[in-house]
Amino acid sequence: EEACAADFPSVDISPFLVPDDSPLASARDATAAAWDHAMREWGFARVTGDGVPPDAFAPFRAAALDFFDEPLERKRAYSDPSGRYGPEGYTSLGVESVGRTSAGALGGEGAGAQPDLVENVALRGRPPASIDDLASRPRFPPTLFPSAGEHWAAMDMLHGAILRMTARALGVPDELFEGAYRGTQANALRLAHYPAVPGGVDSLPAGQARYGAHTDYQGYTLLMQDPTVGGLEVFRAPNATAGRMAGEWVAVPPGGLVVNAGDLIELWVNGRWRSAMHRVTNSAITQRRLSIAFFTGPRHDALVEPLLQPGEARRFDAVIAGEHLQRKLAMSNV
Ligand SMILES: O=C(O)CCC(=O)C(=O)O
Ligand SMILES: [Fe+2]
Repeated sequence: EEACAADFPSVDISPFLVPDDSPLASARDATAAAWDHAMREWGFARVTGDGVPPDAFAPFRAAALDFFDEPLERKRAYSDPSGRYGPEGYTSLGVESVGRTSAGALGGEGAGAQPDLVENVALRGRPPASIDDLASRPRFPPTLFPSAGEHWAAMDMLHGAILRMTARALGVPDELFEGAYRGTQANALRLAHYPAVPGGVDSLPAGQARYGAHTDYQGYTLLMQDPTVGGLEVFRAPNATAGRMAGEWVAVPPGGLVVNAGDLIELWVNGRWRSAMHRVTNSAITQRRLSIAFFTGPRHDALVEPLLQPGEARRFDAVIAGEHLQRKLAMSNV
């Protein structure tokens, strides 16, 4: 049996966005069951019913593309002094090699991975709410104000619905997850720009890809894909309990919102759901590509431990959320 893009799951999350007394709310159990299935089989799903108009963030995308079109020295004015990927700010090409965070397994190249063909702006902590706030954020490109904040707020709201759906799918109280995210946010917005390579794949050194195979480091990632330029692939390896260890890379069509579970979700649910490997291939390398990821995660000081179903054996050790994130970020720098 071969998986293809047509099998890629799609979940309408609107029942978790409406008030409890809406007729739509009666579909919550069925929606949560669909989420459980998607997370078990793929660790990824396309999300619909989010109520976000398709071009709502066009001005944000345009501002981001304008920023990436600036000369390198201008962009570097927004880099952390360390030049490394992790803190808020701009990171140039040649700094990150995400494949180094996932050694060996399932196409992960580990320590020998080449740098990724990506530059990015990472925004950490809620974007500035006013011009005065902006003054205290030297690594925040001012042209992304206020559109980054609008995007953040919309994603944060959808993430709340996804956590409620998660609690329903697992049969635990809503507060169980929401409580771990309350307080100082560990969320981040990453604007990832993959420049066009006019010479095509043949002009690239061997082994260089837009973004190497990896799993995400925190909780859910809400990925606003490039509307037209594809390249994202997900490694589908259904749970070993389904008796099918073998997996394969499946291309995700561009456009829309895609959500995946990161390492801390997999740990939290004791492996019932997967933190799936994914990568960005060179399939559309002659075209530039911009994707906007909203990485979410429990507070940095939260202890994440497996929630065991009755009779289940513990498969993971507990971790402090922020320590796991910092370990992965450190590995991801060339
Ligand atoms: O750009 C993409 O489509 C995926 C990026 C990604 O996987 C990430 O930033 O973690
Ligand atoms: Fe990722």
